[in-house]
Amino acid sequence: MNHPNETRVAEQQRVDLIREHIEKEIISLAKQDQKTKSEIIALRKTFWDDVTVNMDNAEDALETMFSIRQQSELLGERERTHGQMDKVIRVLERQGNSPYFGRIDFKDAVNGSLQSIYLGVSSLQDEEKSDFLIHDWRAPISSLYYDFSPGPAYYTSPDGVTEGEMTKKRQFIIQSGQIKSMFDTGLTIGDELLKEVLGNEANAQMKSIVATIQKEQNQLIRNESSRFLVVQGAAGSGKTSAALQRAAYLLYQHMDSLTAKNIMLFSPNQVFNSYVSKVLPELGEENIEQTTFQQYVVKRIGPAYEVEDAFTQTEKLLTLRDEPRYEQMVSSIRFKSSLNFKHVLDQFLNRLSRKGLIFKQVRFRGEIIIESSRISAFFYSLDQNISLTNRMKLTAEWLLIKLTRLEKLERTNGWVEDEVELLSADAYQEVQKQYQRESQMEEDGFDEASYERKNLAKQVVAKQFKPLKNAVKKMAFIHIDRLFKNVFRQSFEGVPSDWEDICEQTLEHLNTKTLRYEDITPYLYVKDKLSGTKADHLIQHVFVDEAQDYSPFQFEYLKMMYPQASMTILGDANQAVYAQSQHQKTMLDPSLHTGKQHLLMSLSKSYRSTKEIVEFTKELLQSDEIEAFNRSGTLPRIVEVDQKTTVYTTVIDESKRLVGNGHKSVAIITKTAKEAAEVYESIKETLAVRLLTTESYEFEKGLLVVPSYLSKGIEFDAVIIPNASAEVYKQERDRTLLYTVCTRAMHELNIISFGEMSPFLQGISTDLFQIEHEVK
Ligand SMILES: Nc1ncnc2c1ncn2[C@@H]1O[C@H](COP(=O)(O)OP(=O)(O)OP(=O)(O)O)[C@@H](O)[C@H]1O
Repeated sequence: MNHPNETRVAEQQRVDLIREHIEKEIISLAKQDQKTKSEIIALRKTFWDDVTVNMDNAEDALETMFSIRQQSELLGERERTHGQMDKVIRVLERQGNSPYFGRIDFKDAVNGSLQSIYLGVSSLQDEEKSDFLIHDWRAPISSLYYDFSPGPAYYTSPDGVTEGEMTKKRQFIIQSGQIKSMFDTGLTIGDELLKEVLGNEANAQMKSIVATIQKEQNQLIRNESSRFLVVQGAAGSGKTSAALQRAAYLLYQHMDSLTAKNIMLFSPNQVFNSYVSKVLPELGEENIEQTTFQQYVVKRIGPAYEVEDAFTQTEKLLTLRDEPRYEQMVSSIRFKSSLNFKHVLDQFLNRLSRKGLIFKQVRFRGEIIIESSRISAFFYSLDQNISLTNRMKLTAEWLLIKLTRLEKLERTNGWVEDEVELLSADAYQEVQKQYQRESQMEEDGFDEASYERKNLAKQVVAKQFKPLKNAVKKMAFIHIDRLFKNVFRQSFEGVPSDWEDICEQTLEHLNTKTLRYEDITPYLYVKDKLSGTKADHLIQHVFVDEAQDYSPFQFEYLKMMYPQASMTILGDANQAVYAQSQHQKTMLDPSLHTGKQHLLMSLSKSYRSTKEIVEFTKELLQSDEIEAFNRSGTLPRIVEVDQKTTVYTTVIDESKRLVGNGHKSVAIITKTAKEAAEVYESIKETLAVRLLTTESYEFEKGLLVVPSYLSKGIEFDAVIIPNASAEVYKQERDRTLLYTVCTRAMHELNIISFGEMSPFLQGISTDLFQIEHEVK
């Protein structure tokens, strides 16, 4: 709706007033900050002048320590104040540019008061701090803006439900302090504004969406009623965006107890990490902890194994599709990802609880000092009612006592004398000082030479026993590797008919110290159950994005590792591209989320792509559940070529055409990394193009060649699929892969097919795309 000029003038006047207020605040804060900075410099300069250093005796040393601590606390406090002021100034500067994006007028039903509420990324109070000039978008009252159109409305706050009527809902685009556009909105949040935002070019980094959050996204962002919030959302429905705004919301709601360090995001790959890294800082929050499942497990497993990643697993399977062992490999991966395999491992652990544990010999200087059989005997002498993990802890304690005893006995051995001779002068001096301190306290004194010998021997032996004791504390005396292999030498209830083949293949890999991707979680599960979980109690909330890539087993494992955490699990079952999740239960599966602690939500509207691309991909998937946002573009194009060499020339022509159309980010998305490398090699002489690999950490705008699984979660202005022939995308499980890559496109989608096109494309109504035959 267009506004009469005077309304716009009045709104601009308000913006100007706010800017004046902000400028004043910045000046006053900058002055205070300058003062704090000078204090810091002065404190640093005179740090040691104000500290009394006296180490003559223990009492003086203690006083010196207190004095240093006091001085550094003072300095630390000033540095923190400076840091905070700096942050506030930066927020104010941003607010000065674009103070708010929305306004609602709300009439309270009880007291009849009418308030105008302006919403921004952060709040701002007036000089007396009595009124809000801008409300934070996360404040309870701000939810009105996202949840209602003008008319009866209510919001919930800690004081309860407030009912009333929304009499106005207005949106602004303010840049450099100037209102660029403003309009009053009706049903949804500014279709117009959203259209404008979505019509922009893709960014190398994701942006915040606070000004245009949609109602169903808002429900996801603000929901705090369930421990596990599970979101099934179509490609481009804003899952990742909503997840990040939700993180910002949680940080705001629980600012006294929750920091960015208490939130963990599991993301699909490194490139994605960099892609989303700007959103939270844009919202004035620090970035939350981020990891990929792979980074997490590699850290846990350490260097002992070569650990396969999901990409290598997928690449291997995608390239082996026509070989006879393919089906067997897939079935093994699926079984190992299921909860049935977890039950098998539980049976195994149960057996170990009675017999079968394997321990390592404890060796010292090449000699066995504690036989593994003695450890085993001790373990199995403990009451069987005590859990396996607790018995293991008791065994570790017993071992430590034993080692301490052996350490004492070792001190009189001949080798110790030789080592003492080799000790440095510093070590001797240290023991002499110690002697002087202790002998002062002893009335009769004691023999200095024997004191020195005894203590130096103690030092020498302690140093050599330390790694042994540390290893015991880390539970390294359990022979996890041999035990894990034993899983595959036994039979269990519930194993599939090809269990023997699975065992044979798994042992083959384990013998070469390789952990296949499907074996990682089971291995860590067994390890943690035996040696006690290294649960992370610091993390209070876990986000899992692309949750369709996680198996039910991985879900159980994450719950075990983050026992205190709530979880937001977001994904799209239609984008399952890994072998463990295709046509299999994944972490998203409703059957895993039935209890009271779980809430399932869905997002069906797709915002990323034009209506034409969404309609096309919807038919590709044969789904009725996806709804397109009403933003128009051109029809997807399919080019059929009849020669392999023409594929590359067509890729080059199409790339030039798309770049010529003004698109800044164009991705050529292949099925495999092998195909990506081939395409890249064939076009790199002609075009300025880059290849994205698993080693890549970020992507910039421009022309890129990307294998399918690295494009997950990311978007591009235009996408070219270099070969979507029946040869490449033919089996039913390729359908989701093709859907995933096509849905990366925001504005244009181009598909090339060498020979007959994929049957999934053949099933799409011909009025939903343009077709060309390139015959050379
Ligand atoms: N409410 C919104 N306002 C503005 N832009 C939005 C909104 N919701 C989603 N978008 C935009 O739509 C695009 C897709 O969002 P996002 O990547 O979060 O979706 P997704 O569901 O995680 O997608 P996928 O599963 O395909 O990776 C992004 O460009 C995002 O900024």
